[in-house]
Amino acid sequence: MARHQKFSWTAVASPAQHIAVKNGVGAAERLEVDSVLAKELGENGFRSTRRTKIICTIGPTSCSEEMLETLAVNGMNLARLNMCHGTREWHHEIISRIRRLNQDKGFSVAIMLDTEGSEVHTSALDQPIKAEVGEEYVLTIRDPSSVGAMAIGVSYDAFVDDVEVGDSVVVDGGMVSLEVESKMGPDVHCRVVDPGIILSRANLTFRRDGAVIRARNSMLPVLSSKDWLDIDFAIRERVDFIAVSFVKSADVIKNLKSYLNSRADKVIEVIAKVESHDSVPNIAEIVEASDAVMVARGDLGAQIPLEDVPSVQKEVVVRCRQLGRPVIVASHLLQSMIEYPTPTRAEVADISDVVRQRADALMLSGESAVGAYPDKAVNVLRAVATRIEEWVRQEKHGQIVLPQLANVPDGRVSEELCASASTMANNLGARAIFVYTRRGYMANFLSRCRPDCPVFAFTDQQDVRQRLNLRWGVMPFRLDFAPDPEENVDRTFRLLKRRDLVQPGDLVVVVSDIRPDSSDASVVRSVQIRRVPA
Ligand SMILES: Nc1ncnc2c1ncn2[C@@H]1O[C@H](COP(=O)(O)OP(=O)(O)O)[C@@H](O)[C@H]1O
Ligand SMILES: C=C(OP(=O)(O)O)C(=O)O
Ligand SMILES: [K+]
Ligand SMILES: [Mg+2]
Repeated sequence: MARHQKFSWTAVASPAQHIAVKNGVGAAERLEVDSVLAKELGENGFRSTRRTKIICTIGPTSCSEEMLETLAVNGMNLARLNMCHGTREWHHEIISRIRRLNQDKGFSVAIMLDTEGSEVHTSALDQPIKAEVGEEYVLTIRDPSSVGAMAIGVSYDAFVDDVEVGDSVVVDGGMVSLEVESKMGPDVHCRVVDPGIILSRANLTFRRDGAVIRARNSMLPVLSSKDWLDIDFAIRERVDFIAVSFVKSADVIKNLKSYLNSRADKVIEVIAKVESHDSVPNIAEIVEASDAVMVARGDLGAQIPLEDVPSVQKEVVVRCRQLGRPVIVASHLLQSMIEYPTPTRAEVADISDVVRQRADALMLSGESAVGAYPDKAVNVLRAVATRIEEWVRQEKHGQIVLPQLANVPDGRVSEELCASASTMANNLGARAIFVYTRRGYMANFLSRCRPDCPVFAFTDQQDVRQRLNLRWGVMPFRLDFAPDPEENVDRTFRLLKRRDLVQPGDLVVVVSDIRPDSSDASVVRSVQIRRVPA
């Protein structure tokens, strides 16, 4: 079947080449696009190029230069570094590798640093522990090597006060469960009830009568002193996004954003992770305060009843779209692929559900960090996303009413311009929407409309280009802007034709609000319907 071939689970892109285009006319005429995206656009056509973005957590099985390159070629748009694991030196080395690949191979993989947060976890283990039913383990706040062979360290001293005999200790949201049998000073003796594997630095939650115990645990700061050091590291490394773990309310996001404003010499967007029990009642204010949001289902499923996770996911996705905040759905999308080269049918259905909800991005955790098949997992995400997006377009799924956002005239104009451009593009069957954007603001508005055709966003800022990688349907290009907006459109047509990315006669909707000079008074905002000239 032709369709089967088109969406086969093998890489669409062969090793990428550097494709920054230089026009012979002048060095200023330069258009840069991710080499993998250019290839996807060329091979699949605009309509069938993937809109949902892919994020990979980088860990031991994905950190080699070869595997990072393969992941980028297969479709990784963002790399996530989880500060729960690895040293700053290790993370620095990975960031350097990604930047080098971007430079040498023409990728534009963006970088997200994810804070450790106030989670309670086990100490680092040399080897995962296979916990069998009935075995006794000692959870201790002392050095475990001084306690005995069955001792496991715990990162949070007050846990010995928080738990009582009879409580459950749940490892990584249910990988293993133990019951507290006795407490002895700094040691808590537990017996395994549900067997499984305890990984290094595994997350721990404590339950009494089925409910999460939040005693002192909930008093921990969302950002610890170690997290602030990691944030300073993120600033030094000039990452694109910082994801904040276990956010409870909007305060921490506001605080971090003002810190970044005063300390960082570039924009670093703040992603709130919805995974704490306490975040659920505050979702509205958290979405409002954040640049983007992640539904971190791994911990969320340990903190609230599992059967409540899908409705929280849906609520966060819809709210984010309404407010124009990118939203990521993370964890367990392809959990079985940590060990096996093909996914379960249920996993494919879960990914399909996320794509139908029109979330901005899908995120791999263990599948890419420690799994045996990181590259194959990305292939599955890409193939399923692409196929389901096509289906969503045909069936007109996922249409939601978008409320008015801006309350100042200037913002209202931008918003209306984008909504109209999107409707026109859909009604006319345009090949693409072109948007010229300095801060990414207009591209974001267009993405929020989820138009049927891709949004080609042209920006003169490299870091805006990187951040747009997280936005649904946005294909970011870096272009040196001419002073005249009309010249920019002509320049784009010229450069895209040269790369065979558009053909004469193609219909495109062009949105522009670039100011010819820096005075606001002279802003020219327009939507035009254009055919690519011969
Ligand atoms: N930088 C790293 N170094 C070593 N192991 C890592 C790293 N990042 C992730 N991992 C491993 O991958 C697993 C899944 O990653 P992730 O979901 O980010 O973390 P966690 O499960 O701790 O929340 C982790 O349990 C850990 O074993
Ligand atoms: C993405 C998540 O966070 P982390 O992997 O940092 O625990 C999660 O809990 O689903
Ligand atoms: K984390
Ligand atoms: Mg988590």
